[in-house]
Amino acid sequence: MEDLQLNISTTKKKNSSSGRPSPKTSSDYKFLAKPNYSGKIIARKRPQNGIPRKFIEKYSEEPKNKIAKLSDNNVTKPHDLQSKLRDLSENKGKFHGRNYQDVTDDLVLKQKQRSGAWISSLFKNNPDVPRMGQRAVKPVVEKVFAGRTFQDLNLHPHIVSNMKQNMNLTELMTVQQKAIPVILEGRDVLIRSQTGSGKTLAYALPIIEGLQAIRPKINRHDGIRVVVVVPTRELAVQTYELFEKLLKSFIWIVPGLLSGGQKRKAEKARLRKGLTILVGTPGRINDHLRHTHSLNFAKLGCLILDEADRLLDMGYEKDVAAIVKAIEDHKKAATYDPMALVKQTINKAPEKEETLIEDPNKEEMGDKHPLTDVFLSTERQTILLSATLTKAVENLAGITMKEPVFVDTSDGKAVVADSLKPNKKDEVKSLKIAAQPEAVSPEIKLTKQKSDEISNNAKGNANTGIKAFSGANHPEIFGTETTENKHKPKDDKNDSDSDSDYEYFKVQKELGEDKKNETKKVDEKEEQEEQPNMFENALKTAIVEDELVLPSTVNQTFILIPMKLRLVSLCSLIVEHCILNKKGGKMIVFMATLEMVDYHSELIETVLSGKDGKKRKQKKGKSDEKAKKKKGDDEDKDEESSDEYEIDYQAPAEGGLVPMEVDVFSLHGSMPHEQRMEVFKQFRTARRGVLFCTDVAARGIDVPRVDLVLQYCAPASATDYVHRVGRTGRAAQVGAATMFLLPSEAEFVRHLEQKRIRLRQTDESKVLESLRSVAPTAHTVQRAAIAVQAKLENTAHSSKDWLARASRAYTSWVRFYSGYPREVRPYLDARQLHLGHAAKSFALREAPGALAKRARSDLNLKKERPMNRLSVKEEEEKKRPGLPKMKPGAFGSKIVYKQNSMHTASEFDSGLPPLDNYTKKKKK
Ligand SMILES: Nc1ncnc2c1ncn2[C@@H]1O[C@H](COP(=O)(O)OP(=O)(O)OP(=O)(O)O)[C@@H](O)[C@H]1O
Repeated sequence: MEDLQLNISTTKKKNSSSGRPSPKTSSDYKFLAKPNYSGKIIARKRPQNGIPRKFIEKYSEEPKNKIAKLSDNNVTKPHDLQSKLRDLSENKGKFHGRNYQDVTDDLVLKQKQRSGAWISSLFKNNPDVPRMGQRAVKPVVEKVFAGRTFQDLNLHPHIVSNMKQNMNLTELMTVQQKAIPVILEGRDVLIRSQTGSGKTLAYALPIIEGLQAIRPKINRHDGIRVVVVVPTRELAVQTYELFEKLLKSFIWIVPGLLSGGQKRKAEKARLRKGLTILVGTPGRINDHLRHTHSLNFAKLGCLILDEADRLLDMGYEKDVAAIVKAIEDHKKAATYDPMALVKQTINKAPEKEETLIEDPNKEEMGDKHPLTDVFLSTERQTILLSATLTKAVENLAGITMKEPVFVDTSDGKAVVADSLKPNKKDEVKSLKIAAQPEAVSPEIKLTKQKSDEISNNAKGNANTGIKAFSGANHPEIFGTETTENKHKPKDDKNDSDSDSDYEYFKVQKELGEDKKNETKKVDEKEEQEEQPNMFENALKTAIVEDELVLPSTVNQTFILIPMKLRLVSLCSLIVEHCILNKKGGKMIVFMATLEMVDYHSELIETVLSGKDGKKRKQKKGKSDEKAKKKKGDDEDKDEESSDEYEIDYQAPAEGGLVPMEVDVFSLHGSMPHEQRMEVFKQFRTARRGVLFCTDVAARGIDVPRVDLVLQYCAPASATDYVHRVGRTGRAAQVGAATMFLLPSEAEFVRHLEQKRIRLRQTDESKVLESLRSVAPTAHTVQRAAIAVQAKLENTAHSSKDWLARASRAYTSWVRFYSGYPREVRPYLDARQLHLGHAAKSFALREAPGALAKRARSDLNLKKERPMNRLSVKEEEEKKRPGLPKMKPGAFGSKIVYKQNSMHTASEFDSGLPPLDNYTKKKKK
């Protein structure tokens, strides 16, 4: 192995005219081979506490007097700085206005200035990188497009033409083909299909179809008819914008947005004005339920929970439960009519008619969908959607849905499983008579276990009462409709000649007695044991098998990278993808905590393009404030022009590694709302660039042209992996997803393989290649990497502020790492971490002990317990009592609690657990 212990020195040329040092370029770095190299790899001992002993001695001479003066009881020797520092720290870290950390920071910064030739040991003492090989994993595949068009769905012509003209969409996606007819029937539906498969339109189109058909036309004052609950603000904005586009032809249907971060006052005003479709995040909707009288769900016909599994995670579950309860309460309150109740008990009218609100204009209505009936009734339709299902979703479905249908689009399963239960004897009987072999479309394959049962049912032999969703029910989709049966009543099966009629009745008569007995027996049996439910079975299979589906158009890889090389490898990928790629690449980098996102985005932007990322953001913040003031407080931010979102870039500063600007964006849950929305909008329209983010961007967001997803930190679950990867390869587009793993984390790949996710290992030695283009004087890739690392470290040690942010990011990551959920902890084990190497991957030169001390004295790290910021806080609850408080587990004890892991917290808050609180509780 080549000797990589190199002295890197920056040559400080003086600018002759200004006397300032000339701009540093990559060529300014000199690589000096170690003299008298003997061929051995020499591990140079790192200074303890990040302060070299020699330096301490030298430094302590300079401020000797100063420090000597600080200590009145001069017990220790004046030159013994270390013991003085200890004294300072023991003295609660404060001494004459300066604390221990201040003094240490000065030392570390001076040390950097002194060490113009810092010796980097990037390539020494790294663990071996194993070759993982690939197991025979057959990924689950889903067919994205259905081969049918929107016209086949019998939707309003304006919807179809709008889709074509404004969105350029004509062909149906599989999930849309399967789900839209079921939703139009007014049934409760649980939809599972892969990321980017068009689930949003799958529920948005039938909803609009149902609403536009109501006569007389509804208006915004009639009350909210549809609520769409989504987990993040970005997804809320995106969904709202989609509704706005789709509703261009139906201006009497008004969509509205309630997402956190906006002014309550403006939102209240919007609610007072009236809305038909409300899109929002759970916390904010819940917040308005408590404080805004005009928000009423009495007329609600449809509740949609997008990313349902995420909505039931810790932090959201309470809010979702409160929304469901509010809907039920409002509806009950609106329909409470004592006289009607008396009449009901006297007349005992059929169930369905009871629920229908009398519509005086019924005759005016033309051809309307059953869904329109639902909108006009006191009933509620519930739609749950996600690319991944959990036990919690199953439980929620059990509690909030009636006779649901499960739509799963994965190949080999392609389930549309109905839950109509067999204990409804009337339905069972009618099904027995009506069931004919053609009733089940060959296109619909059912779950493996239940397929036999269904085929029996279809032949009329079985009396399970399970109504298979069939082509006969939706002839317009499945092409089973003939001109003959189109005009016949549905239960009229006798389209044969008189002979066959005779045969039919003869057989019926002969078998009459036997059949009666058989039916009796079966009915008795049914009473004894309830027949298995098709929906439940299909759903259970989907959850138990735990098969995760990813778009087949995404090339999934992983790279095993030793800890020390992670940061330079990240730089290299960004250079390769966003700078060297002539077409202009767009990538998303997922990180564990918001501190990491902020620090890495600023550091990499500063080092690569020479701009100070932090300053640029601050400047941007100020210009935003100005723009806001100009605009006034109370108005709709949604209508802001995109010009106001333009970043006012500074001229590239000195010493960037690349000759062009790199568009770096960052997104996490604790950013100011305006900035968050602005970043999201900008990244959506950008042609190239890199977005650093937490899992806040992992769900649902649809950013065009993202061609690479990098998971810099391993996800907290296989499900999170799926959603992160799902940000690329959307709508059958080609994409790439790669994941950085430490050699100690290699087995995580096996965990994913168990869920039928197939990844390929990429050669880690190739990852650094593109760094040669930013350090052209380096003769080897390793030398280029060392140069870039030196630059990163110098930047991170260029000021106290940088140093504080670096160590905060490092600490937040260490804490995050120890909080991985139990399921993945065997693969992502904090005990395997080399914290010294980890510090290097944050461009830090201090030893872990010194960083831990720094973390303890960092006030910014002592934040309150991380929580969903959107939730109503306990104190607030006391001050303004509203709806009855929902406790965790409000959907019943069945809900499985997730560990209060950092991965959930990281989206919303600092990403730091309240260590003190935990210890206190334990002690009690
Ligand atoms: N019929 C269609 N033909 C072509 N593109 C479509 C069609 N329907 C939707 N799309 C596009 O597919 C992309 C993904 O759609 P959408 O965001 O609804 O996916 P999703 O299934 O909700 O994904 P996720 O699970 O990540 O939330 C969008 O850009 C959308 O415009």
